[in-house]
Amino acid sequence: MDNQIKLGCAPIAWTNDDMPELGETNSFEQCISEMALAGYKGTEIGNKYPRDPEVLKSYLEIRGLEVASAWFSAFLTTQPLEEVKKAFIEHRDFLHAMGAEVIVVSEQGNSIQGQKTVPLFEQKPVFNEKEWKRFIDGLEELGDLAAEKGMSIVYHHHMGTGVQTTEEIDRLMVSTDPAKVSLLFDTGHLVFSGEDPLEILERYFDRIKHVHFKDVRRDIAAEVQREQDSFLTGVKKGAFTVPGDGMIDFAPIMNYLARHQYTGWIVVEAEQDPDVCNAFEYALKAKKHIDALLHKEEVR
Ligand SMILES: O=C1C[C@@H](O)[C@H](O)[C@@H](O)C1=O
Ligand SMILES: [Co+2]
Repeated sequence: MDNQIKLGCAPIAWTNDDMPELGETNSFEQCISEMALAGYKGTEIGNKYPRDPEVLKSYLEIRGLEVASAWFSAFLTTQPLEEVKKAFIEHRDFLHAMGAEVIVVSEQGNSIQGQKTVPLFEQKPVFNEKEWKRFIDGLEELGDLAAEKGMSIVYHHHMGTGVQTTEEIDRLMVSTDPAKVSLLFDTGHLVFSGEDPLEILERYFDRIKHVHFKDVRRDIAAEVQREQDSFLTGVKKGAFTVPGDGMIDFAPIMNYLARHQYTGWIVVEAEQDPDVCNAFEYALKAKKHIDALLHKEEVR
């Protein structure tokens, strides 16, 4: 089968920038060495990574790793556009120097994803009409800036933000120019939110240019909702895990991606407490699970 899937891994399972106490003692070199040892070819970027492109390349190249992308927090609904653009250009230029082709963007205006005591399922932001307009217009401008370097922005729908549900993703997709705004498909966030990942994949496959694979532990996700926990409390309790270790059936998802010749990165991104779930062991478990699914596609 002629697909061009590249498998990467995110550093968030070793060291969690949203909750630095998780994996505080895991070093940058341990993280990238273990990713490479588990067989991944790419990484996203964490706070412990050197920010000088030449220095970062010197660590990654000898381990056979490329930079797949990195997250950008946009505040289009709450900050002046010029400020957002300035921060975005710096981020874009860094990723461009690292050879990445896509830029992960998530709107964080009024987001509750980083607020440790705000209940995730009760208080997510809902954009009003004015916010939707600011958000969409601003996002397309970021898309134009990315295009200046031959890059694309991939929008990250996310729990606890204004673009979380199927309805919100639909609105984002119909309101934006496909040439300017692409989509990031994150299995874990869709399932945690109660959405159907296959439905989103099938509907927006043509716009999906980056994929995050994480799984969800059904009982813990239900507990987070019942106990009115925050997003970060949910992460700490173990709501997310790697593909093959939770409730999501990745076979039809992988089948769809492979059959439709998805070209781009699939990044395993499963934030959980590394003191409870060793990051290397789980990265390896995910790699084996994905390889087995890919192999099944190849022999069909
Ligand atoms: O892509 C992501 C980046 C993280 O910082 C975030 O909180 C995580 O859940 C995610 O999907
Ligand atoms: Co993600």
